[in-house]
Amino acid sequence: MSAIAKTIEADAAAEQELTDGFHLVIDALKLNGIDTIYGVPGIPITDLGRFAQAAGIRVISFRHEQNAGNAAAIAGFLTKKPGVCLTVSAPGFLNGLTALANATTNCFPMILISGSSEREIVDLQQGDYEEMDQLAIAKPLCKAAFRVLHAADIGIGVARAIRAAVSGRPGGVYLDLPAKLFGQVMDASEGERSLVKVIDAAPAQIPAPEAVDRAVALLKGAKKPLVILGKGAAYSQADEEIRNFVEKTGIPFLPMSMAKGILPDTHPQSAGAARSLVLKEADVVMLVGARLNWLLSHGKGKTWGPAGSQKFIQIDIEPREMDSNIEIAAPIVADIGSAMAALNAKVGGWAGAPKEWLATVAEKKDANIAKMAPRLMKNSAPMDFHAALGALRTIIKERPDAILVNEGANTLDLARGIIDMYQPRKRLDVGTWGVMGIGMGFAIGAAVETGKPVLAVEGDSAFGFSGMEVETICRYGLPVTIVIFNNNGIYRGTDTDPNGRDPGTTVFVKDARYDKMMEAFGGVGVNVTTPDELSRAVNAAMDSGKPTLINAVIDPTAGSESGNIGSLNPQSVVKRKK
Ligand SMILES: CC(C)(COP(=O)(O)OP(=O)(O)OC[C@H]1O[C@@H](n2cnc3c(N)ncnc32)[C@H](O)[C@@H]1OP(=O)(O)O)[C@@H](O)C(=O)NCCC(=O)NCCSC(=O)C(=O)O
Repeated sequence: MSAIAKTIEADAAAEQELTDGFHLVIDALKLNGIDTIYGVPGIPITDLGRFAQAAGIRVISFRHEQNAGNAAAIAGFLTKKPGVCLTVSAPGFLNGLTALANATTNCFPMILISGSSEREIVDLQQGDYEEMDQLAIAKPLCKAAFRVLHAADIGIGVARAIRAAVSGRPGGVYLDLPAKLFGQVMDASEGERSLVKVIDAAPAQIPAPEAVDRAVALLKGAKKPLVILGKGAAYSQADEEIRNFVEKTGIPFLPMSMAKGILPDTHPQSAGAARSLVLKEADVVMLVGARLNWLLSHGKGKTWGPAGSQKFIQIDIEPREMDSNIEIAAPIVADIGSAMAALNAKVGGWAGAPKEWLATVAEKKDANIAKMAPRLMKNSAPMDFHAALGALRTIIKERPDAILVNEGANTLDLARGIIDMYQPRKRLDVGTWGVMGIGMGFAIGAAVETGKPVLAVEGDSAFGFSGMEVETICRYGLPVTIVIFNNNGIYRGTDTDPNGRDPGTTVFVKDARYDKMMEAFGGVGVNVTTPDELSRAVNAAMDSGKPTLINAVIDPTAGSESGNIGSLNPQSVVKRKK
C-alpha cells in the first residue's frame, strides 16, 4: 500500500473515532495541567468522576460538597492553579457554593463544576429532578460564571474558567455543565481541535515606574515605617523578593494570619508581638497583598494613629482596592512579585529604618513575649489553651515544614499568636470571613497537594462543621493529625438554660470523646489531658503519618467569647424579667 493510501485509511479510522462531553471535559482539564478533582459523586456527574480517575486524574471523593470545595480552594491558594470541585446539581451545587464564595472573598483561584438539569425544563420551571437555575444563583457569589451547552464549546468553557480564576485578582469561578452535555457525541479529532490550552493564564502586571518612585520616596522619608504582609503576599510565592526587601530596608513587618512564615515569626524584624504598638505608631505603612478590611480595623479608629497622621502605600493587583477604606498615598497596582522586584531595584544603598523605631518595637515585643512565656509552660490537667498551645508551638518549631490548619474561636485567636511559623504558606485558617468549617477540607487539600504532614488544630465546635471527613482522611490514608481542643462548647462549656429546660445554647455533650470517631474508620484515636501527653501523641502521629485524632481535654471554664472583634458581636445591656 502506498504512503498516501495508508494516510487516507488512517484518517478514515480516526474519523470514526468518537468522543463525548464526559471525555472532553477531562481532556480539557488535563491539557491545562489540572491533575486533581475534589468532589462528591452523584447524578449527573458520577461517570465524570469515574472516567477522570481512569484517565489518571486524582479524584478525591468527599462526604459533603462544602468540604470538597474548601479543599479545592486551598489547593488553589497553595499551587496558584485553580482547584477544581465537582458536584451534583441543585443541593450539591449549593453546598459547594459556600466554599466558592469563600474562595472568592479570600482571592483563592477555584472552579466549581456542577452538573445541572435540563435547560428547557428548568427555564419553564416544569419540575425537573434537582431543578435550579444554578448559573443565575452562582453569578453574584463568584468572580465569573459560565455555562456550556454544546460539547464543541467545552474547551472554550474550561479555558475561560481557568483564565478567570487565576488572572488579575484570583477568585472563584462557576462552570455549569448541564446533564445533556455529557452525552453529546462528536468526532474525536474535531473534539481534540476544540480544546484550548491556556497560555500565560496569569500574566505579570508590571508596576508603573512613577508609582514605585512615589512609594520609595515615602518610605525613605519615614521615621517609623511598617510593612504589613497579607495572604496575597503568601499567594504570590514571591518569597525571596519580599524577604530581600524587608531585610534590605530593615523595616519591621507585621504578618497577617496566613502570611505568617513568609519570613519566620522569630525573625528579628517581626513585629507580630508588638501589633498594637506598630499599628498605632507607624507613620508610613506599606500593605503588601493585605487589604484594609475588618482585620485591620479598616485603617482607622482607635487601633490606628490619629486620623491623617499615617500615610499608606498599597501593593495590590486590583486597582479598585485602592482607597477602599482610607486614602492610599502611594498605590502600586501590580502583581506582588513584579512590585517587590521593582522596589528592590530602587532601595539599594538606603540607610534603613531608623534605629530608635526598631528599638521601640523590640522593647514592646520582648515584653509581650516575656509576659506570655510562663503561661505556655504549665503542665496542668485540665489544660488551658495556653498550656496546650505551648506544646504545639514546640512541635511546629521542630517540624517547620508541616502545614498547620487552624479554626475555632479561642483555639484560633490564641494559636495565631502562640504558634510561630517558619515557612511560607504553612498556616491555613479561617481567612477573610473568619468562617468556621474549613478545617477538614483544608487539611485534605493541603495533604493531597503537598504530600506534607498536616496538623489541624480545631476548636470542638469548628471541627463539627466538617468532622465527617475524618472518614475521607482515613479512606485515602492521608498524613493528617487532628487535635480537638475540647472544652465542651463554643467559647467554653459552661453556659446554661436559665429555665433549666434545655442545654445552654453554646454547650455540647459534656466530655465527648471525638477520638472514638476516628477509630470507627480505622484511624488512630487518642485522648489526652496534659500538655506532655498531647506532645507525645502529636509526635507519634506525625512520625507515623497515620490519620490520627487527638481529643485534647481543655478546662471547660477556659476560653472567652469572640466579642472583641471590633463591634461585631453586640452584647445586650438590657435586663429583661422572665
Ligand atoms: C482582628 C485581629 C487581627 C486582631 O487581633 P488582636 O487581638 O488585636 O491581635 P493578635 O491576635 O494578633 O495579638 C494579640 C496580642 O498578642 C500579641 N502577640 C502576638 N504574637 C505574640 C507572641 N508570639 N508572643 C507574645 N505576644 C504576642 C500582640 O502583639 C497583641 O498584643 P498587643 O500588641 O499588646 O495588643 C484578630 O483578632 C483576628 O485575626 N481575628 C480573626 C478572628 C476570627 O476570624 N475569628 C473567627 C470567628 S470565631 C466565630 O465564629 C465566632 O466567634 O462567632
